Amino acid sequence: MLDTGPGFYLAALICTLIGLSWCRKHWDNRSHPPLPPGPPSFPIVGSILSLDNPTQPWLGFNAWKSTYGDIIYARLLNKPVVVINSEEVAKDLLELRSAIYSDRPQSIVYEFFGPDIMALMAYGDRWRLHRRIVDQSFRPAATPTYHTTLRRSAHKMLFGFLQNPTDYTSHFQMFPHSYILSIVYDYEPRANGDHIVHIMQRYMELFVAGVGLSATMIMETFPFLLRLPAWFPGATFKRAAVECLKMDHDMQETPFQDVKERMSTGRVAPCLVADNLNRMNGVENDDFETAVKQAASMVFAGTQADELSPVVAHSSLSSAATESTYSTLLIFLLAMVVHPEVQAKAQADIDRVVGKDRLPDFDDRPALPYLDAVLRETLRWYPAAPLGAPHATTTSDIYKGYFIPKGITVIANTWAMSHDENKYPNPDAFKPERFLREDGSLTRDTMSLIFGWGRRACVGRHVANASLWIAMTSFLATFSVHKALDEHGKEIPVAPKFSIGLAIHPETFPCRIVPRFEDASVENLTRLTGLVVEQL
Ligand code: HEM
Repeated sequence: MLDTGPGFYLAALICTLIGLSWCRKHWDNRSHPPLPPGPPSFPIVGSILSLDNPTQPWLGFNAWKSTYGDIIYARLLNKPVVVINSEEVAKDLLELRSAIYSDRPQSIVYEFFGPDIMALMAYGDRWRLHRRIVDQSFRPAATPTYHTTLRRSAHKMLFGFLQNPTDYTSHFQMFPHSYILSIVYDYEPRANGDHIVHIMQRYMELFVAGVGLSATMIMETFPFLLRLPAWFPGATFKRAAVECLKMDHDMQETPFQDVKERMSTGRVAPCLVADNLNRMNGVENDDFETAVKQAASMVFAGTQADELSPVVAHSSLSSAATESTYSTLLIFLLAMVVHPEVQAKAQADIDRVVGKDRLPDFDDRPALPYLDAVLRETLRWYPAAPLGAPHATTTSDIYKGYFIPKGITVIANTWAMSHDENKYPNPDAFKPERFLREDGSLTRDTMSLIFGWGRRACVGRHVANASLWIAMTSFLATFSVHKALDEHGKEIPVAPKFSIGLAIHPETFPCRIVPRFEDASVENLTRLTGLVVEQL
């Protein structure tokens, strides 16, 4: 007799799903070369079941590599995606064929949470104009003009550590706020309670909640929910969207109008907004002015591009400019706690090259290769945006005999590339030496892959790199971080754990941050930095 218990029905269901999935793939492959290989896909869930931990898909994508290779086709819930697991394929497609691979996947949710975010924009004229506006200020040649601003922001951060060493997350968060607002608006935020920082942070909170895992999944499946009136019972998402758009408006207008007002009285220093408005030479051009306003506010928001699938959206919703800098600094601090020998070596180099009577400056950078190696290893060890930001194709393509459909989401798995055992042996270990030659000079590997690919590569990468260098070096010159002690004076072990938000960052961990400059006082820090604490 045939056993028709629950096990039978479950087995029948699984067989049917596998059959349907096979038919779909077969149908997809009928009229064109085959799609890249990939894990089995089932209705509704797609290939999610093949991911060990869907909240960290970069690890699962990396694990797929051994079975399916460097280019993989999968379905994440209802979204087809192509995953790239190697630098070679990323360069071939996202750089050498960038005319095809520079779009972004679009989502209905953006309209309600981030309609003007450059990083989310479809590839086209509007994106080009925004990109040009931002590029003018963040191109490599402009970076040295920001050295003073970056140094000042890093030094302000040191006062935070001296006065309140336990609140390290706030100091690392304030650092990018401070330098980005200076570069974009010639605006120096107050260390505590700044109203512009508040607007921007509130916007980001709402944005992350709005395009996070569950919200996106529900809204994409039932888009009519977005059309409900805000007063409708239970429509919390819609109310959040209304507040998000209000914050978006304030975030664009408040600092922008402030710059315009100061321009009219000649009280504004060169900055992204003033420089672009000056380019108009007094000729009215509302479209351009609006683009400057939007592009400026979205520099702060940075790279919030990801709506490829709810699962990946939640986890790789990539780094906002400030978030990714903040995350990278937290990862650096974690690395220093866990690897005191690296910290000691970096500090010995700073002491030898810079001495104790002044703080490191950009001119010292060539003489401090180990510090650059620490920076590169921090970017590699735990990339703040492990899946970068997703690209999309504008036309179909054929690569190595595989068919890449038009409009498909393309994910460059940065994690797989930065943990490629052939290039970085023992990839989970934190070893700055891998970026140094035998003679102590730096290798040519700058870890640029962390900042993405082709025409959509991070527009702020040169400034980000310089900002991270001065922040880390200034910190190590003046402070050390150690494991915290328990009530018996024993070190509390640190087990790295990571949270997933706009960018990946370590969860707060107990540590002791102690000054290492002589007679650690505000007066002495004032002498070293030239900053007066009352003015901060
Ligand atoms: C550690 C710091 C940073 C990291 C790791 C980072 C990483 C990234 C990545 C992976 C992308 C996506 C690239 C791609 O699609 O291939 C991106 C895009 C972007 N980044 Fe950054 N970023 C950082 C800092 C900054 C800063 C300081 C700015 C300020 C200007 C910035 C502005 C942007 C913008 C506007 C985009 C979107 C570009 C576009 O879509 O055309 N980022 N970033």
